[in-house]
Amino acid sequence: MEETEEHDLFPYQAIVLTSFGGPEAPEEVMPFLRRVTGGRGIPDERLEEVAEHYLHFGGRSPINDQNRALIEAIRAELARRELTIPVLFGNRNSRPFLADAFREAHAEGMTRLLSVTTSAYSCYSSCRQYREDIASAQIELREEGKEVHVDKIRQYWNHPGFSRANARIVGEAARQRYEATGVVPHLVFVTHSLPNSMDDTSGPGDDEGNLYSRQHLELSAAIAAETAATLGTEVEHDLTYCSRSGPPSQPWLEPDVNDHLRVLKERGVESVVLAPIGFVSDHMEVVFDLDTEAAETAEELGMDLLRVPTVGTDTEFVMGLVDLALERAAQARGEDVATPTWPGGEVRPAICRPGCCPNLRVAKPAACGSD
Ligand SMILES: CC1=C(CCC(=O)O)c2cc3nc(cc4[nH]c(cc5[nH]c(cc1n2)c(C)c5CCC(=O)O)c(CCC(=O)O)c4C)C(CCC(=O)O)=C3C
Ligand SMILES: [Fe+2]
Repeated sequence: MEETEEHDLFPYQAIVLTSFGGPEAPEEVMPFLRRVTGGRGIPDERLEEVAEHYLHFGGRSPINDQNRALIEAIRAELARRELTIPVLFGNRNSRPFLADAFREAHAEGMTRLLSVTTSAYSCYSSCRQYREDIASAQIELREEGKEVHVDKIRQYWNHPGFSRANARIVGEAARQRYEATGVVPHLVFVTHSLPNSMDDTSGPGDDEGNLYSRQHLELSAAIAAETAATLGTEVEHDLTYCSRSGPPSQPWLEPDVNDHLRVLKERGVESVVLAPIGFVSDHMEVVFDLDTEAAETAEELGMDLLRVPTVGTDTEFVMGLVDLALERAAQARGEDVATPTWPGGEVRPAICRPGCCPNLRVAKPAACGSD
C-alpha cells in the first residue's frame, strides 16, 4: 500500500461487519435453522418450535435489516471522522455469507480486513464460533487461490461504547418508570442462555472459567449501582436468561426470564425494567422471547414490564465500534494504545489465547487467535 493511502485504520483496507445472520423469507427458515444447529444436538421439536417463531413474523428475521442500518451508521461515523474505508457485510449463517464478503473484498484488491462482530461477550457461541467461521471462509477462498488476512476487534462487553450506552438506556428507563409511578422498578437483565458446560469453559483455558456469566453479572451490577446512585434510592436487580434450546436433560444457565418474573411477583415486585444487555440488536430472540413470551408472562401476572431497547444504532455504541476499530489498527501497527474499559479494568485480548472458549465437540481451525 502507498504511503499516501495511509490513514488511522491502516493496515486495514475494509471493515467486515460480522454477524449471526437470519432468514429473510419463509423458505429460508429451515435451511437457516439446519445450518445453525448442524451437529449441535438440538432436538427436532425445538427446531419446529423455533421455525414457528420465524413464520409468525412472516419468515423474516429483523437481524439483517438491523445490521444494514448499523453499517450505514458506522459509515456515517467514519465519514464524520474523515476516515475512508469500505464497510462490508458478512454473516455466519445466512446470505451475505462471510465468504461472499471476503470474495468481494479480494476482487477489489483488499486483502487485510478487520472484522467487527455483533457479539460482545466471551464464550464459544459468541467468540470462538465466529473465529471458526471466519477461518472456514478464509479456507474457502484459499481453495480459489485467494488469500485474505482477517483480524477482529476485542470482545467489547466492557468497552464504554457498549457498556455506557446500556447503562444510559437502562438508567433513563428506570427514572422514567420511577417518575411515572412512584415505584422503583426492579431491574431484570437478560441474556442468551448457554449449556452450563459452555459457560464453565468460557474464557482462557488456564483461568477459572464462567467468564460469560461473570461478565454479564459484573455489567448488571455496575448498571444497577449507577442507576441507584442517579435515582438516589436502592435499586434491586437480577440476571436472567432466555432462548434455552438444549434437551431438558442438559443443564443450561438459569433462571429463565419467565420463571424469574413469577418469582418476583410472589415477592411483591410490581414493576420491572427488562434490559437485554446480552444482545446488540432487537433481533428475533428479543422480539419473540422477550416482547412476545416474557411480555405475555408479565401480562398474566399483572406486572408493569418495560423492555428497553438493545444498543442497535445508538450513537454512543456506533462511536465505540469505530473507536474499537481504531484501537485494533493501532495494535496491528505495533503502537501503544489506550484500551478503555467500564466496568473493571480487564481488557479482552483482540488475539484470543490458545484453548480460549473451546469447541467442546470438534477441534476446528479458528482465526484471530494465537492457537
Ligand atoms: C450466546 C449466543 C448469542 C449471542 C451472541 C451472538 O449474537 O452471536 C446468540 C445469538 C443469536 N442466536 C440466534 C439464533 C439461534 N440460536 C440458536 C441456538 C443457540 N444459540 C446459542 C447461543 C447464542 N446465540 C446456543 C448455545 C445455541 C444452541 C446451539 C449451539 O450450541 O450452538 C438457534 C437454534 C434454534 C434454537 O433456538 O434452539 C437459533 C435459530 C440469532 C439470530 C436471531 C435472528 O434471527 O434474529 C442470534 C443473534
Ligand atoms: Fe442463538
